[in-house]
Parts: sequence; structure tokens; C-alpha cells
Amino acid sequence: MTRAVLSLGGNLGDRAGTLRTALRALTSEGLVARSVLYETPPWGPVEQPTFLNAVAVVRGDRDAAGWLALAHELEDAAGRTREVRWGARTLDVDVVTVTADDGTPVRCDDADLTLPHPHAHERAFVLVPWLALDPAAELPGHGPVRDLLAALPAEDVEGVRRWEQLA
Ligand SMILES: Nc1ncnc2c1ncn2[C@@H]1O[C@H](COP(=O)(O)OP(=O)(O)OP(=O)(O)O)[C@@H](O)[C@H]1O
Ligand SMILES: Nc1nc2c(c(=O)[nH]1)N=C(CO)CN2
Repeated sequence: MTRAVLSLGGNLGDRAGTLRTALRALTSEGLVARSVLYETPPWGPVEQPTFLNAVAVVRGDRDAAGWLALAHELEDAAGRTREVRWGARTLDVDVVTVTADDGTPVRCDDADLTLPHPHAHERAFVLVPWLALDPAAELPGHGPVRDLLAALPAEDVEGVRRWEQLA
């Protein structure tokens, strides 16, 4: 068994409906916990609409490649097409970390699967929902999520706003 932290986001179409459908699909995939939805300003160089984001923790029989395959299945089910890097999309599901049951983090350096996710430590849209879900969360190789958030510009962190009440 492994445990994966997934980041879900989207900024096209029915953002909340798409995210809720994906989160519901995770209930049959060993969903352990999920954050509420947050509204987040676009991260990165592309000018684009505001995102809704959430973080989910899942535990199941899949290995790291299996969690990535699930991420792609969810994106495909949301009608996502792959166009501009870091650009607008109906649904983006990133695998943030995968951990074995003994606590060992899985590390991968392939272009197809890099673990931990190479940008998670600098993305308030990942760290804020993750910390709300798990105050003891740690990003392997980077440290406590709480400390990573404290190191980000305040405006990045304050831009991430809770969009729905506690689930
Ligand atoms: N940890 C990971 N989680 C999800 N995709 C990954 C990961 N590591 C590598 N990839 C690869 O990245 C490729 C491009 O993903 P995608 O189009 O979602 O990029 P992006 O969302 O624009 O950028 P980012 O991955 O920085 O959020 C995917 O085909 C996937 O195989
Ligand atoms: N706020 C926010 N910004 C992003 C997001 C996202 O999910 N949320 N995903 C991106 C794709 O890599 C690029 N920028």
C-alpha cells in the first residue's frame, strides 16, 4: 500500500462541479482526506483566469505510476486537452508525493513522473490546502509544509482564499 498526496485544480468551465466530480471519484480509490475548495490566483507566467484548487490524500494498492495514471484518468474524464504548459485547463491533477507504508518517500526523476513534484514547495495553491488538511504535513526533501508556507511571499499565501465551507 502507498499513500499519495494529490493536488487538483481547474480554471475553465464549471470549476467547482469538475473538482467535486473528481473528488467523488477518489472515494472509490482510497480517499483518506480532502481539503475544501480554495480560490487561487494563477501561479506562473501565463495570464489566465482564477483557479479553484483542492488537495486530497489517498491510500491504496497503486504504486507511483499507478497514482499518475489515475491523475490522467481524472483529467481525461474532465475533458482536458494538453496545450500550453502552466496554461488554463478544466482539470489538472498533480501527484505531489507518494509514501510507502513504512514512511519512505518515493523519489522519481523521470520527465513523465518527478516525485516529489518539483514545484510543490513554491505553490501556495498546494501548500495552503495541504496544511489545512494535515497540520503535520512534510514535503520530502523540503521539510514541514508549515515552514515552506512561512517562506513564501505573504501575498502568495493571502491570495489563496477558502471558497467553500468545511466539507
Ligand atoms: N508529479 C507529477 N504529477 C503529475 N504529472 C507529472 C509529475 N511529474 C511529471 N509529470 C508529467 O508532467 C506532464 C505534464 O503535465 P501537465 O500538462 O499537467 O503540466 P502542467 O500542469 O502544465 O505543469 P505542472 O506539472 O508543473 O503542474 C505529464 O504528462 C506528467 O507525465
Ligand atoms: N493557482 C493555480 N495556478 C496554477 C495551477 C493551479 O492549479 N492553480 N496549475 C497550473 C498548471 O501547472 C499553473 N498555475
